[in-house]
Amino acid sequence: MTKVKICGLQEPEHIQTAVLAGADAIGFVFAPSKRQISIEKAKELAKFVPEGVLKIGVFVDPTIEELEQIVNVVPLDYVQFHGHETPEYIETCQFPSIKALAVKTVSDVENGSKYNTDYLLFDAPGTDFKGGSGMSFDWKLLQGHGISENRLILAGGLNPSNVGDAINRVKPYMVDVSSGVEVNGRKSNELIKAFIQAVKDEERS
Ligand SMILES: O=C(O)c1ccccc1NCC(=O)[C@H](O)[C@H](O)COP(=O)(O)O
Repeated sequence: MTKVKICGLQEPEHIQTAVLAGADAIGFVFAPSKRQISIEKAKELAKFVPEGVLKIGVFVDPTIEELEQIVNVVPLDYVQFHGHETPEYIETCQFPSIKALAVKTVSDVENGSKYNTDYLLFDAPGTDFKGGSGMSFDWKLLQGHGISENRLILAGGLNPSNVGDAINRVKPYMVDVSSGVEVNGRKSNELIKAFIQAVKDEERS
């Protein structure tokens, strides 16, 4: 089944809802964002994430020292980069990683081949911040560029109504959502459940 990451979680009850509904990964945002949390808060929230569900930290251009501290203290399973991190930087960091690419044109997609990373996450360009905008991009740009489906994470403007179609068209390894499971800027238990159910329904269809 397509894996699901629910990103930008800030409250224990939403983590519990996501886990019970079957989320495979939880995202904590350390990058500048309206969803940014402190290292102490993340450490507390991490206690609600059981073994087997991945804890992924979202960063924009962190120093290696910052990264090491956060990965070890929370602790995190993966680091997800949304800034100007170079292929060399990602090799140096030595943590399991996801490189996010903001897609406007085909060359943004092609850029992915430069990175020696575990997964490539394709997202819409951010607006106020480097991600989590709730905007979508043209999924057709992902076609025919040799990105292995088992390395591809699709993000950007996904929600319970369009995620089935997205899976059907793109066939990603994982889908990632933040804004699409929020109401007035706060995560919604109902939308988290509906999103994960929509992924399951698509698998059965
Ligand atoms: O979510 C944020 O606020 C954020 C801020 C800065 C960099 C990355 C950020 N989020 C990363 C994610 O993994 C989001 O889930 C992804 O961008 C999709 O967001 P959305 O379009 O809101 O579903």
